[in-house]
Amino acid sequence: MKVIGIVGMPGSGKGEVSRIARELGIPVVVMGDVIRERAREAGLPPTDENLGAISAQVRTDLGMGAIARLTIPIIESQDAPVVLVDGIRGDREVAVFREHFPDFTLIAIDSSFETRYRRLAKRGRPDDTLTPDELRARDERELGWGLGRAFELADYRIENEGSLEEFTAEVRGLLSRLAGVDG
Ligand SMILES: Nc1ncnc2c1ncn2[C@@H]1O[C@H](COP(=O)(O)OP(=O)(O)OP(=O)(O)O)[C@@H](O)[C@H]1O
Repeated sequence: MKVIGIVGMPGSGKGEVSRIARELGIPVVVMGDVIRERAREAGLPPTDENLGAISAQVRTDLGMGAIARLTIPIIESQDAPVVLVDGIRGDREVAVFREHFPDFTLIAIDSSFETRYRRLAKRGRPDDTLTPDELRARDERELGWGLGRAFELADYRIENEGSLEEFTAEVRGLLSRLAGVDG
């Protein structure tokens, strides 16, 4: 099984990459869903604060690669030749995936703070951060998990500063090449 991982700062465009993958027929496993599911089981609303606290707890209890390990069976259950995994937050998680899946490719999505802030302010998901300070705090939290180091481990880097059409075309081209499907 070929596994493609996506890494990027909050609001960099990972969700758009997932959308494009689905359009190409590549199943997508979202690591954050493991955490959202835990919040649901605990009866907690999926706010940024709650999801952050649960993620931190899982990592403290089970180690920095824990969420990746919890995601592996979900990836394997996809029964597809290529699967995309969204939500890598740290270098330990990259190591877990690379150890488990010999054919693992990591793509980094790069967007500036200003661009991400502007886009997130428009998105309106319940856990979206609304002030620059809140986004900065979220950035810091994720960098603390090794997001910056994970970024450095990427095999490909795509910049997302232009239009959604430009980004879509570039991502579509790379994913179809990696997956061996018609873009
Ligand atoms: N090039 C672009 N032009 C305009 N809007 C964009 C572009 N790329 C992404 N967006 C929009 O910006 C918002 C953030 O993107 P997206 O949800 O893909 O980020 P993310 O990396 O998945 O964020 P998170 O880490 O919070 O899950 C979305 O509303 C998305 O549609």
